[in-house]
Amino acid sequence: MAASNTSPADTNDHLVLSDDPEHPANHICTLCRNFYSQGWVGGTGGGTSIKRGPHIFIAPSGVQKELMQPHNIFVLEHANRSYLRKPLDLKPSACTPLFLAAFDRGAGCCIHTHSQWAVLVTLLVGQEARANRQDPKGKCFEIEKIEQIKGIPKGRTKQGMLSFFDKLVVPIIENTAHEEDLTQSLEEAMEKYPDAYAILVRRHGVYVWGDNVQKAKTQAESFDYLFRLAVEMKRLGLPWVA
Ligand SMILES: CSC[C@@H](O)[C@@H](O)C(=O)COP(=O)(O)O
Ligand SMILES: [Zn+2]
Repeated sequence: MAASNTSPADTNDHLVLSDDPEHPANHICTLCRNFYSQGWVGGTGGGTSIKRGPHIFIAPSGVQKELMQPHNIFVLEHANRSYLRKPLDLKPSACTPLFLAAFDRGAGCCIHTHSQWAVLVTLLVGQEARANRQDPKGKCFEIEKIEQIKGIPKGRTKQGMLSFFDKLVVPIIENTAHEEDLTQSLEEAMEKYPDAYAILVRRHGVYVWGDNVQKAKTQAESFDYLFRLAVEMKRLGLPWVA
């Protein structure tokens, strides 16, 4: 028999082919179509990754995220970070080390969006800091007394959801030329704010994660609602924090 030069990582199709719509390889494709229609992952930006058991499912880099198919999905063994499945001619998302930072801290799904509301919030926080003669670096987005805040959990170290009277704090990190170079500052922000479920990236977008896919999706929706509301409030001269 002729020797095959196809490694198992090029094949292993059984890891991504399933009739179950909630199989991570199917779910990533469905979610990204949904996110595209919300303006979160247009022009190949943004993405989603899911962890199931020991495996992490990752989209390819630089592709139209709304057109991906399950056979395009990479599968990584979380414990040793080796690829069990690597589609030929594709590279894994540049967001992979950032998704891994969330999975290392117990997340089951991580969503990266280039939502314009997220970008605008980072610009507004920076503008406010400069107006107060403060360094925008290290400033967080803060908002309180809005019903949708109740869609965000109190934090990894706490039980339950934030209340209407809690202040939501979302750290902001500075953008870098390459996505993967964000990893260190994202991890530092995760350590400094262990209860955060989202980190904004200035002039870029946001990373949101959750214990599972459903939580990550609904939390990403709640954050985006709040970012959009905050931009409109600022336009109307309304304060985010009383
Ligand atoms: C519009 S290109 C955006 C990318 O550089 C990056 O910011 C991004 O979010 C997606 O990276 P990708 O490697 O395609 O998954
Ligand atoms: Zn990005």
